[in-house]
Amino acid sequence: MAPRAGETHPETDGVTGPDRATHDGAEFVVVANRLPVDKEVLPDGTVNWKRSPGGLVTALEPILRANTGAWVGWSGIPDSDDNPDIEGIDIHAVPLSTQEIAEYYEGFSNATLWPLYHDVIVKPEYHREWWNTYVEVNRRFAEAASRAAGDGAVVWVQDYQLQLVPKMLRMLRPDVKIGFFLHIPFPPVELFMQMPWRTEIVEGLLGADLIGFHLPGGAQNFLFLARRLAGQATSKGTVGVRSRFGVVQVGFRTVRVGAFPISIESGELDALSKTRKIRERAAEIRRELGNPKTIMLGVDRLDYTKGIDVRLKAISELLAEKRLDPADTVMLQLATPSRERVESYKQMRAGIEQLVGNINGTYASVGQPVVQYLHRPVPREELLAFFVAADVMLVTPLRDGMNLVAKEYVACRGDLGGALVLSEFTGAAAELRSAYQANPYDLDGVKDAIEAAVEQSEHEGRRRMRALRRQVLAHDVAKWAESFLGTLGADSDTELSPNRGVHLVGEPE
Ligand SMILES: O=P(O)(O)OC[C@H]1O[C@H](O[C@H]2O[C@H](CO)[C@@H](O)[C@H](O)[C@H]2O)[C@H](O)[C@@H](O)[C@@H]1O
Ligand SMILES: Cc1cn([C@@H]2O[C@H](COP(=O)(O)OP(=O)(O)O)[C@@H](O)[C@H]2O)c(=O)[nH]c1=O
Repeated sequence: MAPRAGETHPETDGVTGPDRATHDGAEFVVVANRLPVDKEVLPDGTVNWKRSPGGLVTALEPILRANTGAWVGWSGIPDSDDNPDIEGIDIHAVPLSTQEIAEYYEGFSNATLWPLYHDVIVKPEYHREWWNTYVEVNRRFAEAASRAAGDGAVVWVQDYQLQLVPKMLRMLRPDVKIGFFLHIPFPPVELFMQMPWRTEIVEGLLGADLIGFHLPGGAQNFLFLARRLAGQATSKGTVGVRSRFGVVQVGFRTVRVGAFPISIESGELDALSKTRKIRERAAEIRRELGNPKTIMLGVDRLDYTKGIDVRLKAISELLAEKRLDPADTVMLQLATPSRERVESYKQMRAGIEQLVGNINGTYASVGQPVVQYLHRPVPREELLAFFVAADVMLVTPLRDGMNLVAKEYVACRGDLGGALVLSEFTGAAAELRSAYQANPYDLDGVKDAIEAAVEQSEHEGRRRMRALRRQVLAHDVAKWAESFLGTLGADSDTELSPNRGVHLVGEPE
């Protein structure tokens, strides 16, 4: 479906033309829905800035610190244009009104795109008003990015909330290099086709010079849609990991499409987790939990994609079948509050809290709950101690772009202890092959994986953890950024041999 002549483009119609003046901004700009810190106004009016939730900030903050540059994003509360002071990062807050938060963030981003891109685990809602606000807010982010970027800057746009920004920004600032990275899965073609504004989204992304996904499958899906919906010629070979990039020819521009699995600061976590402070705190956590034989751990934003219910159901059945003993098992679930005003999140929270209550009601003794559930964010240092303390880490999402928690657990197990149970439907599963992997829709399979992890021999545990650590320590977040930004910076015709002479489908051979 090629765009028709004379067609209007509401997603860029209000964007002003290219600005030809010279610009004094940053050489490197990250544009993300959230700033790295969230603003909190305490009851006495004092302002407090705390770390924003989620893996995107975990991954990007160290990159920006290492590169010095600007970060364009929202502060997490309505109508605030305060720019917090963060050493080494020039912050540009984009204020959002209460209505924009409801329609752009909670609505189109998290009740339309999020479920659509996560296998429609809940039904995506399509509302024209939400889309209009999404277009308007993307326009404001593009304008803010345009103001923050110096001449010829590299601008790195992040994630599903800002898919129209690359095209809008290109119209404003043809001089900048634009990268886009999607942190969540890019859906199968059949699901993406539900989206009423599918062509606008594909064209929005094609404003970038390089579009990155965690996995080759996402890149492949996007290439198909660029051909089908935007009518562009695309390469047809298989996309590799950090190699064999796909190509879309958009007029005279070449857009590259690739897979760049994100990671963590593995070396730093490895070192921190070995410090006396963390090891002592881990021992203390074990004591606080009553020194059980097995501590199982879950660490997630409270999101229906994370499969918290899956692991709780599996544990409940294992207890019922006496394959787990409540006297020597503790399951600790840390759940950061997330998107609490979105209806599907409210329902999921109620369901999970009921499951926790049912398990404890049936299997706990006085003063000794089987499941301990904390519904609050846990500071990073404390989290590392939990990783060191846990015998079995449960990561069971129904779908997840990557899941950094799985990699963090591995990075913190320099003692080669512990075991990782990992859903096949996380991005991390492609790299962490030595985990106890399971299909989260197959409850018996999940139970078997948990049981095997609990009962593994020391030798088997060390063998698996050694292999996992080799992968995580060799591919850290700096490598991720280097491979993405290196590809973005390289000239597509001369420096990247994988693209040379590529045959494009949709043009004569
Ligand atoms: O900003 P929120 O609405 O509070 O959500 C937090 C972040 O959640 C998502 O994180 C994703 O990025 C991780 C790093 O690439 C990845 O490991 C994980 O699988 C994703 O779910 C979201 O994509 C971010 O935009 C949010 O900031
Ligand atoms: C629950 C919890 C988490 N963190 C940190 O947040 C990120 C989560 O990243 P991941 O890719 O696993 O998933 P999402 O981005 O949320 O979808 C990870 O770095 C955790 O260590 C945290 O700091 N505190 C918490 O309570």
